[in-house]
Amino acid sequence: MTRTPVNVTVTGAAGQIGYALLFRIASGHLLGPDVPVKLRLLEITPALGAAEGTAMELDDCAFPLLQGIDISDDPNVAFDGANVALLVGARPRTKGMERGDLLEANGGIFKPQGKAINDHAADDIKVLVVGNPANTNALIAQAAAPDVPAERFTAMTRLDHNRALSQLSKKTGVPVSEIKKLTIWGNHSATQYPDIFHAEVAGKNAAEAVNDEKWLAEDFIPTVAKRGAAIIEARGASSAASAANAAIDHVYTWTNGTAAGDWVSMGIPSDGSYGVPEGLISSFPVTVTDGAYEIVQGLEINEFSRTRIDASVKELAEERDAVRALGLI
Ligand SMILES: NC(=O)c1ccc[n+]([C@@H]2O[C@H](COP(=O)([O-])OP(=O)(O)OC[C@H]3O[C@@H](n4cnc5c(N)ncnc54)[C@H](O)[C@@H]3O)[C@@H](O)[C@H]2O)c1
Ligand SMILES: O=C(O)C[C@H](O)C(=O)O
Repeated sequence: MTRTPVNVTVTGAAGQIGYALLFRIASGHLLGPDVPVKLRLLEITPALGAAEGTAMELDDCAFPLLQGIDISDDPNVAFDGANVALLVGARPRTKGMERGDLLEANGGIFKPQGKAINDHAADDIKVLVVGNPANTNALIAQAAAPDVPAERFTAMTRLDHNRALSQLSKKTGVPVSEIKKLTIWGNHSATQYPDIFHAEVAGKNAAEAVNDEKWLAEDFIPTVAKRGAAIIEARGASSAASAANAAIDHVYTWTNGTAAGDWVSMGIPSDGSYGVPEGLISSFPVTVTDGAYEIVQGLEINEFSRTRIDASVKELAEERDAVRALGLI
């Protein structure tokens, strides 16, 4: 294989998402079946042993695309030359814990990591923040990386997108492969707004096909928006394999593009579209071409949607103000 390997840095590599993620990256699902990768694992010092164990297992898979694994507890080393950075390591929300409590606990992690990306990553770096609160952690990392183009910092709402696809499929009896143009707006939190007004189910408008506003307001939206909490309640731990799967989907789409006639949801820095204040990292419908995403423009936003988008964006603005007050941005 002559192609230069892509350096993929994963933080929190010894955690439960890390364990579900690394083997899929190494087997070609993140970037494509012909793209060799080098893994850079970042962990806190006490978890380096566990990361070593995972690296041993990766070795034992003899993945043809995996061209090396480095492990470090120093962000300056782990992000050196990184082309893709998956910022997973964070403190997961546990039973009864509010997201707001996570801001301070996690803010300190993402500022130094943003600075290390600024100082050491490759020029084409793409960053996906998974660790919660993902949108605001992405904002913190971005603020610490003034030399990296702002649009390279993204937050994961693809899990919410996939959850919405699955719920809509169950309701309509149409396979997910025939559902297009769903959108998650706003924050990766319980205020997020999964929007089916522009979605298509087997070629028909989804809202019209469902024709059940009560189900939409009282079942679909809360089920999708509170799915993370429901999984914590059921498993006693936050989602891991589905989160890893969504991270793979996010980066694969960002690198390889969206399918014709469809879009995906990504948390990205707002350019002011749809009334979302510029700079907030909010989820939008996007298409991707040649490794660059673009917000889908011109969608009509009805009153039902407007109220819900505004509520989630208000929460994002409050999180931004809170981390600003803490000196994190
Ligand atoms: N955006 C989403 O859709 C989504 C979905 C699920 C989970 N999450 C979030 O992802 C994060 C990780 O979840 P998990 O279940 O893997 O948690 P986990 O506790 O199993 O693993 C987290 C790992 O991060 C490591 N870590 C902590 N601080 C670090 C640092 N400064 N540098 C490097 N590594 C560090 C820990 O040692 C641990 O191994 C959580 O914040 C969780 O809430 C997000
Ligand atoms: O870790 C959480 O708070 C939940 C997670 O973000 C999820 O959506 O599954």
